[in-house]
Amino acid sequence: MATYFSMTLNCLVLKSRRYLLYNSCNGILHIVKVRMSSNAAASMSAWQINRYGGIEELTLSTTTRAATIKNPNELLVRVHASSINPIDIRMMGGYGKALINVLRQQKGVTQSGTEFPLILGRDFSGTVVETGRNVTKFKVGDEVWGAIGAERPGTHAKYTVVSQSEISKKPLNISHIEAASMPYVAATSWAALCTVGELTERKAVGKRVLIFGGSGGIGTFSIQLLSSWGMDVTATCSTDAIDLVRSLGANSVVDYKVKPIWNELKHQKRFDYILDTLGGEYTTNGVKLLSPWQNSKLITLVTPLLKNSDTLGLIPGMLKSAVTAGIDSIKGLKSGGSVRWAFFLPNGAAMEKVKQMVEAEQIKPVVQETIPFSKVPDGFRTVSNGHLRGKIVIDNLKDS
Ligand SMILES: NC(=O)C1=CN([C@@H]2O[C@H](COP(=O)(O)OP(=O)(O)OC[C@H]3O[C@@H](n4cnc5c(N)ncnc54)[C@H](OP(=O)(O)O)[C@@H]3O)[C@@H](O)[C@H]2O)C=CC1
Repeated sequence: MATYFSMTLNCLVLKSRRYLLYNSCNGILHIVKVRMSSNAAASMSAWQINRYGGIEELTLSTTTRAATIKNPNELLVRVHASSINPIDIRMMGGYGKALINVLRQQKGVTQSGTEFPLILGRDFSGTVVETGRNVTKFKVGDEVWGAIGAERPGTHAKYTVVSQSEISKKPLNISHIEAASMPYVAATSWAALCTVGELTERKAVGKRVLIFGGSGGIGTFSIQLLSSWGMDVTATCSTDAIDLVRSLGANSVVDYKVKPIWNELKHQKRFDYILDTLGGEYTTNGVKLLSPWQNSKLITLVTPLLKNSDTLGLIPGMLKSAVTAGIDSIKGLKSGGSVRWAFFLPNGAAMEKVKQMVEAEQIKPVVQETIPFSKVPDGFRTVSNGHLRGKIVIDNLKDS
């Protein structure tokens, strides 16, 4: 039976089983199964920061206010595993705070006027433990994965709240640890290539793509996606990553450690798409490698938008970024292609497609190391050092 009851007016709520026993006006007792925001636990364990700074600011709290459903489209998820991404390191230092704080205010995520304590972590694999009343696609007990908006409290915690539009069912053929290595890089790659780049499986067949940063999280995912869609993939990386990058499906690999890559690339056939995860000279020189014939595109994930908003203020920062975006577009037009800026976007529909590709073994997880929940700062250190050969995944169920 239920462990305890609480009395509200003439209702008895059996909290552990979520049944409502109520006395209707005609005196008949009814028992109804309900979906309710019970959140029996008032607190949970989470890694959080109380101010912006370095890894020393990460604190394990066992008394963080429990994640709670606030919107009928949301679900409460028990996080089994989450990954650490470069964005977590940057957000820890305050990157993007001006714009993200506006989103937090708009979505009612922060009501106390401060984002702290702030939980980092943007993706997860886990189990649904509670559903909001408008959730139709998922039920309690479903195993799900996804990546969540930057305004939400993060996933380096025992529980997290997500929207049903941000997630899909998890692939059946991989573990939660393997699954957690993918959602943030998958959703970002999808936003860049498919949403901004307007690439589809049909358009991709036989086209040439160049990926700057092929050994990184975004690169290892994108190589697999595009190679399984029949593209001719060229990718850049360090010498020690060549075998990994080839094994994921790259047809040609350019080692940036041995000599400058531009001479080698400019003698190759031009590219229909370029995915740029590095910025700077990669964006400037990459444009010149675009094919002038067929609506070719360089899509860059490295943009000054968030940094400009942080340093100049929201409106001046956005205006300056708009000018830079315009200049980038002109450079693209001169080369016969276009330059586009892309950003991570949560995308449950994309996660569903990626799930199917993982189940068909077209895309495999690439994990460098799994760390227990108690050792999250070690994982942040490893990610900060860069040059990973797979994702760092936190086992949220393992404490040591
Ligand atoms: N706009 C947005 O919303 C998002 C933007 N991003 C951007 O994409 C970037 C990449 O993300 P992710 O793939 O997860 O990062 P990773 O840290 O996993 O990968 C970094 C990549 O950069 C390469 N690299 C590092 N140093 C150099 C160098 N000096 N010259 C050439 N290549 C180098 C690495 O190659 P190797 O290890 O082989 O040396 C590796 O391929 C992020 O840093 C961020 O700027 C990411 C997500 C969202």
